[in-house]
Amino acid sequence: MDDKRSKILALVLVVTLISLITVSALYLGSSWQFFSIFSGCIIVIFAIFIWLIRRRSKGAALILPQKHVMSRELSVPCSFLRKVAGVPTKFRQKELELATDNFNALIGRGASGSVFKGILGDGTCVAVKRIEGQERGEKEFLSEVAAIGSVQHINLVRMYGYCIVPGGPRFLVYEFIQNGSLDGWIFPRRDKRNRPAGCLPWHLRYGVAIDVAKALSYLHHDCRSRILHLDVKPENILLDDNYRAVVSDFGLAKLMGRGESRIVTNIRGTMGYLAPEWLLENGISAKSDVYSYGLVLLEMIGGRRNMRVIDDSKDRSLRKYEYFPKIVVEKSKEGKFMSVVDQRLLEGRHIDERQVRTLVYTALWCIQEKVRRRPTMAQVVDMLEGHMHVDEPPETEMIIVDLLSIDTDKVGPGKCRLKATGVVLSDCNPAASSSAFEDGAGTLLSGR
Ligand SMILES: Nc1ncnc2c1ncn2[C@@H]1O[C@H](COP(=O)(O)OP(=O)(O)OP(=O)(O)O)[C@@H](O)[C@H]1O
Repeated sequence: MDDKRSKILALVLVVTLISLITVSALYLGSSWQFFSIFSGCIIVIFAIFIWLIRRRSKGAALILPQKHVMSRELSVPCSFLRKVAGVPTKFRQKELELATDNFNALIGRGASGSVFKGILGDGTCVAVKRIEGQERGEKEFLSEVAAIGSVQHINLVRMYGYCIVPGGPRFLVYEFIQNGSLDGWIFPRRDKRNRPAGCLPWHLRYGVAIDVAKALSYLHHDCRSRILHLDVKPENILLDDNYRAVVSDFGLAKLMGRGESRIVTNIRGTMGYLAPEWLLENGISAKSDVYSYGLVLLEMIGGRRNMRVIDDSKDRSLRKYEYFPKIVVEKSKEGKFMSVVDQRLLEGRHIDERQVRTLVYTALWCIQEKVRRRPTMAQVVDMLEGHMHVDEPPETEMIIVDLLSIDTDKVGPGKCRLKATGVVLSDCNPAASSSAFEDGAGTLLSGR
């Protein structure tokens, strides 16, 4: 019996008993008889109430544990859904402030914001990216979070959630990746005590090359809508505790319909890793990621930035640069593959020259100017895993973006918009700064 029906029944009983008492009082007249009937009725009403209350509390006893279970189930879904289903959840700013100790532990800083280390209430270690620009609308931001948050691959960083503060900053919450970004492991660096920092051995570099190729291949070929990363560079490749690569920072990538072969979008990415079609052609495609990937491969092989200053003049326009991909082409034509390998690696373990050749050839295929000559990321995986023979790549013009001819129009801190359409050929003197250059000064492009 439900609550409503028992109430109605109780009411009917009370009304019936009151009627009985009234009728008895009228007919019997005597106060003694009236008193005994009245007390009897009160006892009956009281008994009925007790019976009803006991029934209700029995029901409640059955319902309460269910409610308790349900409320427990409702209190876990954030961490549960995050861990099991990988659904991005909405965080409150307070939660993130608590997790990051008020944004104290800064891990790194990019063009779009700063990244902080944090620990969530359930003990999960996270990296919280605070996006400082407000160029994108809330709807767009959320639809990208939903699309990116739903992709799952072992070599893609997991997005746990987001936070939007109306009129304030936006946050993306990622899983924390232990060993930081690849740049710290391939370029010679000194730690705080001036000791040489980590140097990733050859076999792990080869593993990283495959991991990144698999992650990009998944984004390009296996997601519902094709996802272009558009900012492939060592800073966006993180290494986990087993030195496996996890591609990050694709939360601001571009979605492309399955039927589309290229898209026109405002320029984004990082100077030094941009494919020439950003400036030369009408639109970009998944092959633009392939180009950037090829440049990262070369940096991994050589343990150096692709662009290096060789004559450091104070006047930027007089500075001379060395373009590593050009050196690699020359050396590979001579068959001297080992001469382009990071010297630090040659001092240690034996390195398989066939593997070096595979990596060099694959990289040179990826950086072909002609878009259609470049392999797809799925083919790159096959090349590196030995499922596909890698031929000697054809000559390529080594077009690189002439940064001098680019007119940058400042649109925000650390950001600029490209306007011009200049390119130069190989003996370049791209006298502008970029994080991809070994002279350090980092200018990032961001069309986000
Ligand atoms: N999930 C993460 N786990 C651990 N460290 C991270 C994580 N995400 C980012 N980092 C660190 O924070 C640094 C800055 O990250 P961020 O993505 O903001 O910078 P970026 O890629 O250099 O710049 P941009 O966003 O402009 O491309 C990275 O280089 C990396 O060292």
